This record gives sequence, structure tokens and C-alpha cells, in this order.
Amino acid sequence: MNIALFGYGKMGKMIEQIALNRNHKIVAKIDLDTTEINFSDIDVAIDFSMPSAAFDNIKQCMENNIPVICGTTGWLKDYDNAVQICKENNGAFIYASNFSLGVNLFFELNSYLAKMMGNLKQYQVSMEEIHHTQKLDAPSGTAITLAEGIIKETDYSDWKLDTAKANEIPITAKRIADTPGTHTVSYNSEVDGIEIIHTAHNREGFALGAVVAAEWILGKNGVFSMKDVLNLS
Ligand SMILES: NC(=O)C1=CN([C@@H]2O[C@H](COP(=O)(O)OP(=O)(O)OC[C@H]3O[C@@H](n4cnc5c(N)ncnc54)[C@H](O)[C@@H]3O)[C@@H](O)[C@H]2O)C=CC1
Ligand SMILES: O=C(O)C1=N[C@H](C(=O)O)C[C@H](O)C1
Repeated sequence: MNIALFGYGKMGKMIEQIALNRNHKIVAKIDLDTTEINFSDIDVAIDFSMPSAAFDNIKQCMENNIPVICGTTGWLKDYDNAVQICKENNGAFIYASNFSLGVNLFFELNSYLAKMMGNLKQYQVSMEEIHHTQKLDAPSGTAITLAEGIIKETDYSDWKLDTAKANEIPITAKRIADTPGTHTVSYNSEVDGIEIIHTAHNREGFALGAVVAAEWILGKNGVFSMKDVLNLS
């Protein structure tokens, strides 16, 4: 499969290694200094760029009939627009706030726990995410997906960074050098606490998931998620 990498930073480089090991070809590395893109030999685009760049990259690929796997976070105000452009072009698109198998299992666990906690009003939920100091967005895309999973199953109506009202989920974002990504969901009552934690030890899981998603999407049309790729409930 011929892959174009949009964003050749920490994730772009990790994806390149994994894609080459799985016998794919990297036919384009698009970054800030790229002036022209030849779309003719690209089978699939994988975007791990920047919040301010992702939507334009996705749009450009869709208009050139290239399926897109997007892992960039912090651009979701434009998500519905991206879905619309995908539909108009009969394209194929996956955005995931986190492509790792472990986090996608963690999303399922989070929903299951939230469903159980929904009626237990003595417990208050909170969340913490920790990432490296170069991260541009806060809270992380993964934390937002976790919060959305809780909101779906409980009476919480929204999430807020730091200070939250009674019906909102407070999210704390910490930035510590060299931390690939740690997410903790906590439920606390007067008498006890329950915590679930996912810790990424490195970036390989994210990168492998993105390449697997790119392999999966070839030949398909539509807007999908990692649930479809991993065949989760
Ligand atoms: N969904 C997931 O599983 C994961 C998502 N991420 C997200 O992926 C994104 C990238 O992460 P990193 O690689 O760690 O960041 P990074 O800063 O190391 O790399 C980003 C690269 O994008 C480039 N870039 C800037 N503007 C661009 C444009 N218009 N077109 C193409 N490239 C452009 C930058 O020059 C840089 O080389 C972030 O939004 C991060 O939150 C990171 C890890 C996992
Ligand atoms: O910026 C990162 O590094 C990461 N970003 C994603 C997010 O915002 O959730 C995924 C992962 O946690 C690493």
C-alpha cells in the first residue's frame, strides 16, 4: 500500500517505521516545508500533523479521492464539516483520538464502568491526563472521548478543564517531559474510590493502530471509527 504521511514529526516517523515493517511504501512525507503534493500514486493518507493543519489536509485528500486516517487532535470543531466533505466526495475517513488497541479497550471499560456508576450519586467522577510538554492541545483528544463516553451513560452533561460545576466532569491536564500519554478516570465517594488507568509506555501502539486502520479502510467508502476497525461491540 502506498502511504502519504501528513505530518512528519514524532508520530509520522514512528508510523513510517511500522508501515515499512509491514511492507508498505511511504510515497510522500508532507510537512510545513512541502510546496506540492502528487496525489496520483497515494492509496491512503495518514495525518498526524497539528490542530491548525488537520482539517485542510483532510479536505485536500478527500477532494483528490484519497482515504484519510486522522490521528491529529484539537481540530474537532471542524469534524462535522470533514464528515460532510467525505460524503460529498464518496470518500473514506477515520478520525480517532487514540489509535492504540489498549486505549480502545479502555474506552469500552470506561463506558461499562460509567453505566454501573450512573445511578450511584454518592460517587463523583473526575479525570486526569498527562502528556509530554510539546503537546499543543488540552485536554487531550483521548480525555474528551472518555468524557463523552461517561456523558452518554450518566447524568453528567459536559466536561470542563480544571473547574467544573456539579453536573460537569472536571479534567486535569498535566504536562511532564517525555510522557507519551496517561489517562485516569476516578470515581470518589466519602468512603472510597475507584480508578481506571491507561498508561502508554511509548508511541508504538498509536502508530500500529493507525497503520492497521489504513490497511482496513482500503476499498471502503464511508465514515468509520476504530470500533469498526477493531470489531468492538
Ligand atoms: N490519535 C492518536 O492515537 C494520537 C494522536 N496524536 C496527535 O497527533 C498530532 C501529532 O503528534 P506528534 O507527531 O507528536 O506531533 P509533532 O509536533 O511531533 O509532529 C507534528 C508535525 O506536523 C507538522 N506540520 C505542521 N503543519 C503541517 C501541515 N500543514 N501539514 C503537514 N504537517 C504539518 C509539524 O511541522 C510537525 O513535524 C497531535 O495532534 C497529537 O495530539 C499523537 C499521538 C497519538
Ligand atoms: O499528543 C499526544 O502525544 C497524544 N495525543 C492524543 C490525545 O490527544 O489524546 C493521543 C495520545 O494520548 C498521545
